[in-house]
Amino acid sequence: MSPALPCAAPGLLASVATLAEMDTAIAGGADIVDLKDPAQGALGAWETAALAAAVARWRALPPGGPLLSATIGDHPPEPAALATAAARVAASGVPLVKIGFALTPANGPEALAPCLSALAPLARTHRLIAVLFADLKPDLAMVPAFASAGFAGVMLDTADKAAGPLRAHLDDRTLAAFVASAHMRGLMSGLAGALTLADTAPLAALGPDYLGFRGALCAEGRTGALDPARLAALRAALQAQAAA
Ligand SMILES: O=C[C@H](O)COP(=O)(O)O
Repeated sequence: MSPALPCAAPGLLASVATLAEMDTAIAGGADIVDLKDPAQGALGAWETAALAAAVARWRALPPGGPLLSATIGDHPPEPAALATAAARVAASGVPLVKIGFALTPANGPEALAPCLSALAPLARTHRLIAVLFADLKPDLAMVPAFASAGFAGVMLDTADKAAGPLRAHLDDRTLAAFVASAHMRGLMSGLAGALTLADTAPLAALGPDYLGFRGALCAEGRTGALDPARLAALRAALQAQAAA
C-alpha cells in the first residue's frame, strides 16, 4: 500500500517559488510544500543556495509539519540530463525529489529504460517522484517500471500550462486507473495540472494521495504571488472531502 499522507482525503501539495511563500504554505496547512520556480517552466527548479535554505528551514519545524519536495527543472528524457539535475536537488537534502519525464507515445519505453538505469543509484538513497505529463499523452502502462526502479511515487501534471487542465487531457476513468496502478505497486500517487477548486471533489473521489496546485493558488497566474486566501479555500475544500 502507498506511504499515504496522514489524512483521509488527498493531501494538498502547494508549489512555492520563494522562502516567503514556503512560510505561507506551511502556515496555510499544505501537506507537501513543493519547491518549484514556475517562471522557469512546468517543473522549474530552485537554485542550490535557496534549496539549502529551504531544507534548513523545514528541518527546524516542529514534528508533524508538512513534507518537502523539490522539482529538478524541465529536461528532455535523456539519462545524463535527468541524473545530473536530480543529483543536484537531492544533494540539498530535500526528502522528495520530483523528476519530470517528458514521454510521449513516440518516445515511451525506449527512452524511459536508460533514464531509469541512470537514476537507479539515486533511487536507492533518495525518495524520487516521477512526474508524467498528461498533455503529452504518455503510456500509463509505464507506471510499474517506476516501482521496479525504486521510485517512491508517481504523479501526473501538465507540461504546457496553456493547453488546458489535467482533466481536459485524461478522463477520470484513466486517472483512477493511474492511481490504482500506483497504489498496487506501493507508489505514492499525485494529480496536478492547472487544477482548480472545482476539481477537488471529483479528483478526491479517485483516491490519490495528494493533489498539486500552483496556478489556483495565485490571483494573477502561476508566476504571480501565492495568495493565502486561495490556499485557505483549497485547504477547506479538501478538508470538506475528508469529512464527507
Ligand atoms: O506540482 C504541482 C504543480 O505546481 C501544479 O501547477 P499548476 O497548478 O500551475 O498546474
